[in-house]
Amino acid sequence: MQLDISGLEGYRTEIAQAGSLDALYQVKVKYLGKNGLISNLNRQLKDISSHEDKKEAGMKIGSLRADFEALHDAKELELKGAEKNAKLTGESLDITLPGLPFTAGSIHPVTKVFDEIVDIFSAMGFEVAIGPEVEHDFYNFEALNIPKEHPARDMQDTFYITDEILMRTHTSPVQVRTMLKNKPPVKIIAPGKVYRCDSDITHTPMFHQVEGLLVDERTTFGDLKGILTVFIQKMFGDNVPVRFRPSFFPFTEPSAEVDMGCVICGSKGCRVCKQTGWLEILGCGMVDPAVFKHVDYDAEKYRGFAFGMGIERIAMLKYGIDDLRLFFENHLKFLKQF
Ligand SMILES: CNC(=O)COc1cccc(Nc2cc(Cl)ccn2)c1
Repeated sequence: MQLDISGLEGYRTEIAQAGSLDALYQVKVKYLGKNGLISNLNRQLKDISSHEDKKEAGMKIGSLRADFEALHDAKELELKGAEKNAKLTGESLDITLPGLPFTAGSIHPVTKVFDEIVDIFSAMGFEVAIGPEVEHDFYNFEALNIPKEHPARDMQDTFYITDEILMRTHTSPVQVRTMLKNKPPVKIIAPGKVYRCDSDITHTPMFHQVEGLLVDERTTFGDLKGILTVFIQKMFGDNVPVRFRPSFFPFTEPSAEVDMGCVICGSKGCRVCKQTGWLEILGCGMVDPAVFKHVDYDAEKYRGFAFGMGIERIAMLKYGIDDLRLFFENHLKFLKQF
């Protein structure tokens, strides 16, 4: 009685053609599983009577199993290796690909104008002075010849913290503090945040200003005109026309407001310059003796000029920005343009 191994000859091809570890596992179940074709051969042993034949058949089954397992293990190693390579290839980086573009930050337009103004005046010998934003009304108003009942002190314009402590409404108090600490000559610009109570489409409760102050023994209004004309032409172009118009501030006498030719319409007249062809840029004047009195400067010996400007206004004119709120909303589409 011989062992019937019909149906078994396929396992070599089936192992060789197994395309994945799962497929190979199915082949293993088919031949070596509980009910597998090779496993079942053992059932034939009990039908073999002769001891010799039974022994031979058992050896035959053993060698079949060994052969199957050798082929299976080799194929398993091959498939595992292929799987690992496929995984590695899938994860491999092509380092020759261009890098991801990173978005660089940019400087805020107020900071850009702030820095440019500081550069222009530093080049003319002005030092930068800073001071507190929470001020006493002496430095913010009284020392600047703004008496107690002056409208500028009204609650609707000024943030009061107590009756005498407030958020500074301009950077003039820095100039006052500097004069109280130093004898002339004084040549400073005072940039910084200032606070006003009104906030609407053209006003924000906080904005930025720069003031300048020059006190010496022979300072003239001509010096003031020269310094400011140079500043405006460095900021807006050498050919921009500049004019000085008589005005009034409590802390300067004489006072003037400075206009420049409208940079939007080239002085022809437009909505921005209200058809005048001129844009007001800043205010200035010769320091009023009443101010010198508060800082104990001898008005007979010293003369000074001062000026002040809003930075957002300068930035709006320089960059053609028509909405003040854009400076504070920080939309990236707006900020990335600078
Ligand atoms: C936005 N600012 C404006 O339109 C006008 O600002 C101005 C004009 C004239 C003078 C000043 N500052 C000043 C400071 C001292 Cl300590 C003494 C005298 N004056 C500010």
